[in-house]
Amino acid sequence: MDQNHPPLLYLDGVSVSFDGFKAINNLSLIVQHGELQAIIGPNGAGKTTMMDIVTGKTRPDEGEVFFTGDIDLTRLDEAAIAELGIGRKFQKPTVFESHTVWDNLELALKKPRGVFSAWFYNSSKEDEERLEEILATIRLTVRRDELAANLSHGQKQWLEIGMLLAQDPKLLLVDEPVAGMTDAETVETARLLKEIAASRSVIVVEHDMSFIRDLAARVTVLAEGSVLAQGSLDHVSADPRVIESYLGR
Ligand SMILES: Nc1ncnc2c1ncn2[C@@H]1O[C@H](COP(=O)(O)OP(=O)(O)OP(=O)(O)O)[C@@H](O)[C@H]1O
Repeated sequence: MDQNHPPLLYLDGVSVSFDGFKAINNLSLIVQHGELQAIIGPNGAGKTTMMDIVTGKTRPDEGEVFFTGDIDLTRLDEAAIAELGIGRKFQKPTVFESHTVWDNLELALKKPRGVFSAWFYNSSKEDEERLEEILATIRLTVRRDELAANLSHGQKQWLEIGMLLAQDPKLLLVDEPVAGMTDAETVETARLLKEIAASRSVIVVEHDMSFIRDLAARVTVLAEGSVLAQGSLDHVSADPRVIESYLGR
C-alpha cells in the first residue's frame, strides 16, 4: 500500500474458515476513495463473508484489513466500524413501515452512527436541507409524507439507502439491491448508486448482469473466496475462467 495515498479500503491476504472450509481464501481487494465497485461471483464465492469481515461481523483468521490507510478494522467491533463511516445495506429492506418516509430519514439522522456519537440532537435547518437532498437522491421527494408501508419494494430499498446516507458514510456496502425490483426500478437504482458514488465509495454485490452493465463500474469477480478477475464488465466477461465458474453456468 502506498502510505502517502492510501486507498479507502485495503484487504490483503485475508482468509477465514468455517469448520475447516475456507470461505475466504487469501483475498486481496482495494477500494479507492469515490469509487463505485461491483462484486460478482457464484453462490458461495464469499461475497457476503467479505462484507462481514469489513463490517466487523466476522473476524478473519489471517490477513490485513485497513480503512483510510491506518485504521486496522480487524481490531474493531461492529459498532466502532459503523462509527468510522462504513454503512451496510442488507438484502431485505428494513424500514419503519408505520412511519412516513420523512420520519424514517429523520430517525436515521438522529440515530448515532455507533455508540460513540453524541447523544443529544437538535433538528436544524441544515439537517432539513440534508434530508431534502437525500429525498431527491432516493427519488422519494413526492412521497415524503407517505407511510413507508405504502411504498413499493424498490422504493423501500431506496428509502433504506437514504437512511444510510443520513448517517453520512464514507463507504457504503450494498447487498443485492435490485433483487425483486421492477425493470424500471433496477435501471433507476443504477443511476442512483452512481450519483451516490460521486461523493463516497460504494461496493455493490449483485447477480443481475444488466444492472452491473448499467453501473459501468470496475467489476471484481470472486470465486472460492478469492479474486478471480478484475476490470470492466467487458474485460471480466471475456475471461475464460469467469465464463467457466460463473457466467457460463
Ligand atoms: N457463519 C458461517 N458458518 C459456516 N459457514 C459459513 C458461514 N458464513 C458463510 N459460510 C459459508 O461460506 C461460503 C461463502 O458464503 P457467502 O455467503 O459469503 O457467499 P456469497 O458469495 O455471498 O454467496 P451468495 O451469492 O449465495 O450470497 C459458503 O459456502 C457458506 O456456506
